[in-house]
Amino acid sequence: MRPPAARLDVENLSLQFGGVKALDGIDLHVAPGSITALIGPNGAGKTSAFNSISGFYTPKTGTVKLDGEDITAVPARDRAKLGLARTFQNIALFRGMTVLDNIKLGRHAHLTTGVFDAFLYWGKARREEMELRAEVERDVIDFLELDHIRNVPVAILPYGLQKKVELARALAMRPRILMLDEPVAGMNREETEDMARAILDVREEWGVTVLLVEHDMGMVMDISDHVCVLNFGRRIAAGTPEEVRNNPDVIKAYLGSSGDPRRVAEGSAPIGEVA
Ligand SMILES: Nc1ncnc2c1ncn2[C@@H]1O[C@H](COP(=O)(O)OP(=O)(O)OP(=O)(O)O)[C@@H](O)[C@H]1O
Repeated sequence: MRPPAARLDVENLSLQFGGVKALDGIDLHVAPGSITALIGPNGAGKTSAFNSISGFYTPKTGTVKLDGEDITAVPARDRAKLGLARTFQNIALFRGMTVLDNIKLGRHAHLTTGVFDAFLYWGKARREEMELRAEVERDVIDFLELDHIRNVPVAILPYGLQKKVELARALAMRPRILMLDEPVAGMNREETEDMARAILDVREEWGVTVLLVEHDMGMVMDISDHVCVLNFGRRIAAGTPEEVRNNPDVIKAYLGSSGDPRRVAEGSAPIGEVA
């Protein structure tokens, strides 16, 4: 049975690198089952927020709550066990390993038998391994249509498929919240559309809450229910895609970011100028 989607509440999050305030008291509320995007110009604090929420950075102030439970002090590894799975901006797969083996690594976060247990309880470990394999194969590989490449080493796959394998590995953790760090960065239009569809399908079929950081505004505006905008470590806007793209502060932030060429939709006007 799939775990229910979770709610995420971030309040007053601050993070400092020396004299740089990467985050300055941001709030972020992610409703269960929603697709929420965190956007902002370069250096706005998106990665800092992502790393603080997933436990890779320790914030200076603030709280991170998962379904109302304060997990601010919970280490990253244990947050994964609570159902918070993430992907990384730069693909973090084992390139020499097959697609299937990479995906299985995600599922291992939930195995109850460790290395020593495996020696003592060989039968249990083996049974768990077999159940795991069947479950992963059935659910994740079929769902994301990766069957034809399951035994292929990741290194020889095109970039778009590697990103999809990363998504599959995060899904194999059976997350309640899926955090995607620039899921379509570096992709061509076709790969981007494929990934956007996959994210929508994941939310629809698995009922997972999705939080993503992304620079591709067309994709963000197409698939998000809620958008939160950061600039210089502060939250400058939050709302529906429509509200956000018509927000004067957001338009100013994007236009002011050294001629930032990002577009709301392919070949269209900068943020704020789309009807
Ligand atoms: N490890 C670090 N050491 C020092 N300063 C950092 C570090 N990481 C981020 N910063 C600074 O913190 C601020 C926020 O950076 P962050 O990477 O979170 O922004 P971002 O919105 O993710 O940017 P991008 O879109 O370019 O990835 C920036 O001023 C950045 O230079």
